Amino acid sequence: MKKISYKEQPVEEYIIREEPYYVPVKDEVEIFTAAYENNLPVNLKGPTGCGKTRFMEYMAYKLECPIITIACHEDLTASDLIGRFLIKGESTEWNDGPLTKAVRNGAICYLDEFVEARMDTRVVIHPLTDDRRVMPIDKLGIILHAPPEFMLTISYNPGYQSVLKDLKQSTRQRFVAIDFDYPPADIEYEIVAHESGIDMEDARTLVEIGQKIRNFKQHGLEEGVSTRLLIYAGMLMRSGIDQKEACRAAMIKPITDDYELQKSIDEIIAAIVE
Ligand SMILES: Nc1ncnc2c1ncn2[C@@H]1O[C@H](COP(=O)(O)OP(=O)(O)OP(=O)(O)O)[C@@H](O)[C@H]1O
Repeated sequence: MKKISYKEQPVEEYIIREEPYYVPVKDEVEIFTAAYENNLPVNLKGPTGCGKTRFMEYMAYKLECPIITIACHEDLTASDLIGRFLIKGESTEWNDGPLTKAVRNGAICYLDEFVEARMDTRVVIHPLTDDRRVMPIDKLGIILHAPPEFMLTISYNPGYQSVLKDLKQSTRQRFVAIDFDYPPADIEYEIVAHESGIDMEDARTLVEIGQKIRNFKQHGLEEGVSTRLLIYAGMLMRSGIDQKEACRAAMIKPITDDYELQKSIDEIIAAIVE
């Protein structure tokens, strides 16, 4: 009979040792902390690049808990999350997947863009997200009980959802939900200045342009420009790129291929930046 071994997988590398820069926007820190204290899973809802991942890193640091992040995609299988056997010479070794690793070690597991995962993969989290907080591993014939430190979090962007990629109510209703959006202007320019290294005045202009671009959502733009892209524009400026060009490269071209829309947005930028 083949020998089966289990490889210990420490989570030291998932500990965040320096406080991430995060500016709270509403009561998200308090709600998340209360959810953590009550062993409740959390769903972060919001558009791309608005601070969800940064918030998770900040909370993991504050709660002194390792965080294992998984970027979900349509090829992600249940085994990718749970783990699999690997043949090592004469023996077979069990390798924990990232979700199992988080359960065993009492870490926060963050499933980014959860709706991108296939339906059969999504249901794997169900027993972990109700009061059972267990994870059956059929291939090992065991059931893991999550320690109190373990927390499951997911993120999803409601703006992208189609009927095929929506969360079933039976999944949705297992999570406390926190809404995220682009930060209000006075917080966003502080973030842009801090992250890109440009001065407040320039950051203020970028945020003003960003807000105008976001209004184009009513005129065919699929998604507004993210805080992440405003920061990119600031970084290009800090490296000596002219403000208009930085806005074109980091804020207009990435968000749409529609030439007419690009031209309209360009006119708005020209009116703000002399
Ligand atoms: N409240 C905030 N405090 C500090 N930085 C922020 C905040 N909001 C956004 N940022 C900045 O915006 C960048 C993009 O945010 P982040 O990567 O967290 O987006 P996200 O919402 O996780 O996006 P995605 O859904 O695409 O993964 C961060 O790297 C950070 O620099």
